[in-house]
Amino acid sequence: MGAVEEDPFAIFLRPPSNESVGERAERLAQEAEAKKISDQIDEQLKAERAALKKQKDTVRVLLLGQSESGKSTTLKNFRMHYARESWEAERASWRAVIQLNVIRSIITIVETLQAEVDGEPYDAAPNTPSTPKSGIPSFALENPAHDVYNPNRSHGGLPPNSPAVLSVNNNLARSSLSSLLTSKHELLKVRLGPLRRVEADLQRRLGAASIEEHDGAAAGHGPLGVDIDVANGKKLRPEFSVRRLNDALQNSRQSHRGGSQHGHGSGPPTPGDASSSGSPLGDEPTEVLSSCLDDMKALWSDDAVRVVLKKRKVRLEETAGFFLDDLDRVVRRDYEPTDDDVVRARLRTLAVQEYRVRFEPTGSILSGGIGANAGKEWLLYDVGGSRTMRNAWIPFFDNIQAIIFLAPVSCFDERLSEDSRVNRLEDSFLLWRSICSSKLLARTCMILFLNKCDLLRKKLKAGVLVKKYLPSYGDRPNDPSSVVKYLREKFKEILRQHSPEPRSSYFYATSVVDTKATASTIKAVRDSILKDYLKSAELV
Ligand SMILES: Nc1nc2c(ncn2[C@@H]2O[C@H](COP(=O)(O)OP(=O)(O)OP(=O)(O)O)[C@@H](O)[C@H]2O)c(=O)[nH]1
Ligand SMILES: [Mg+2]
Repeated sequence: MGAVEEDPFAIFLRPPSNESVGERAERLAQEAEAKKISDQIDEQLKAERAALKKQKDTVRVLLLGQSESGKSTTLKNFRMHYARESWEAERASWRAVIQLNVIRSIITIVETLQAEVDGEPYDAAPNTPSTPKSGIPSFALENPAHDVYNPNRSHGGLPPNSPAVLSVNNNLARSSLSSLLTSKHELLKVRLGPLRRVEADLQRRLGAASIEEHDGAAAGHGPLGVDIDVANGKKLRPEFSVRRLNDALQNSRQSHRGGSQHGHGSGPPTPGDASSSGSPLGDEPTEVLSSCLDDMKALWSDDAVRVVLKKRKVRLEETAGFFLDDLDRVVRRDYEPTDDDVVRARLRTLAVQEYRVRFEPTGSILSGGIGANAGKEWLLYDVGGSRTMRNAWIPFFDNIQAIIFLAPVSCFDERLSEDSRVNRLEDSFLLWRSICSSKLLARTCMILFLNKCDLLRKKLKAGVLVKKYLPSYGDRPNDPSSVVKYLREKFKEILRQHSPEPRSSYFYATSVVDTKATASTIKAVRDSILKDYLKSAELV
């Protein structure tokens, strides 16, 4: 090659030959500005590309199911292993929730004793559905498989709240055990009185999440909220906010820091703060609970109390946030919640909460050639499961890889807290059917957790008969594995019948408070979701 030829565009780029010093300075300034803008645009494009890639690489998973089904508990299991840092940072804040859980259990006992003394009638079978009080529609099930007790259908025999049955119950109630309750119990009640004030204080700090919904709150709400037509794919305006559980926990810390009204003067149980491990001075709830420890233990271990609770079918051990067997430990001034305590603590979810977890590569699963980061980062969405909150779910149905649906299997004889006319199992079936039939979710992988198997085991061992509440169960054995198998088939059948197109699905029997067993389930779930995710990413 000969001499380098001149760039044909050089003529346009070359400064004019008669350029003055001032003009040159101005030109150079303009060129520098143009370069700056061009660099900024490049940076912006690069960031947008990276964000888009990250978004594509992120797996989105939605946790669904009725209230108290175990969604947040499942999420806690994920976070405990795969978002350890934020989990640790939050741990100490759960003490306030556990304190509130303890107080609630004690108040339940006191109120049950009072009802006995007052001779209040009680529902001899409190977990059977009762007769509707108003004209709210019941949910007629097309599928004969869903034959859980529906008060609007004839099941033969007397409805549980029929006058005849109530009269028998009232007679039972009149044969009151109140004679067992002595001045000792009256004294315990008085001495435990300050817990009411602490309950109000903790509720104020933790906000609405700490208050369970009352019966009737869901009047006019169907299985998927009101005024929605998920099956037809109509979308709702997203009238919700993504909020973190941390808001509630943070509130607790902040108001605590602002100084207790009752002025014990110590700092709050802030994560990482020395006071979180229990300052010698403590705070008001801690102080009051500590001073009530002996009385709470005396109440919980009292034989007459146990007899009354049993008669009134108050099974505290099976209720959310049960810590009465751990009083010595959780009421200590230097108490720090363990992983298991946090998992068992009950704080209901409001709105929709978003959590990020990160999986490190596991063997071949993540080396699918899609991209080094594909599938490592997951966004988990936890929602409030009450019928009053299900409207807020719909905007999250877009772009979801998998749904983990929690269906508690122990609840065949229970009713929704927000609407006591609705049997919990029936609600789960209806909700599952709505989710399965949603066109927005047609391609979403469905994972069903048949949850609370531990409680099912206890309930069946106590002699509760499934067929009494689920007539189609017939004469199958009344044991946990037969019941789980039967319910799994029912859920599978609904999925098959109502999914708009064939889809991946996985079914697990779980007790998500068992963190060890759940760790293996989560690994299996993770691998299944990732396999599906990578398959669909390859197809795109
Ligand atoms: N024994 C037992 N308790 C469980 C199980 N799963 C959840 N729980 C308890 O049930 C209570 C409710 O669980 P959550 O995870 O808060 O329920 P949720 O579905 O998030 O409820 P909402 O936030 O109201 O929608 C908690 O106290 C849990 O510890 C289980 O498998 N066995
Ligand atoms: Mg929750």
